[in-house]
Amino acid sequence: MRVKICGITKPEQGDAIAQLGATALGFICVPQSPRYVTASQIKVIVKQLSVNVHCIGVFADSTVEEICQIVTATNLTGVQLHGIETIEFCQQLRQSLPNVEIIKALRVRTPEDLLQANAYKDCVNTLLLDAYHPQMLGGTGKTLNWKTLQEFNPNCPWFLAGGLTSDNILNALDQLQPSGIDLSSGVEKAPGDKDLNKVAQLFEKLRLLEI
Ligand SMILES: O=C(O)c1ccccc1NCC(=O)[C@H](O)[C@H](O)COP(=O)(O)O
Repeated sequence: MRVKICGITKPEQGDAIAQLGATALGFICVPQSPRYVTASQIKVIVKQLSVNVHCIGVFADSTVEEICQIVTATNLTGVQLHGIETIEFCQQLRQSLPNVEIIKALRVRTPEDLLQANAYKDCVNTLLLDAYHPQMLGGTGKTLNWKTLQEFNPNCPWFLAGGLTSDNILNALDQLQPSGIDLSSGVEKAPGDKDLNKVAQLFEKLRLLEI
């Protein structure tokens, strides 16, 4: 199973988290976020990685040009679209970045929001389900109602996000079978400052599942 730890801001933490077993690191390219990192900061973090890991830039309603500029400057392997990007936008981005993983985040407020998955699944590689918050785009620490996701089967890879921690991950994965999980505030001391003990505890729990 893929494990993405999002909101990396410090080179030593990025490398330590990759060594603990993360398969992807997420970099928040949204200036309003307390976890925001510039392209120069991402480059420094990526350069210090001693293990192979996917590097995903998280954007919210940026232009195709802005995203391409950052991807080219930093060698990101994927981009996560966390705003209200349309299907047409995803198609345009796919043409500009044919070899980069495109992840579309859906912020789920009601079960009907899950229907959007059908429309997006053909123009992106991967979907990500996150919690809805009226003021925050991501990193909210709010969990989804996992029961309402039990029938979710989009026919493409998908990440479960939203309020996951080492304490609730086994419960979540007992109910759902996502292709990957995504955590941010649940493994932090403060926004952008990851808690390596919490990350280690997460991987200990995941080892119990042997997936
Ligand atoms: O984390 C942020 O600050 C953020 C800001 C703006 C857009 C997206 C953002 N995060 C996206 C993520 O992929 C988070 O990992 C995801 O929302 C889960 O966060 P959490 O509930 O804290 O685990």
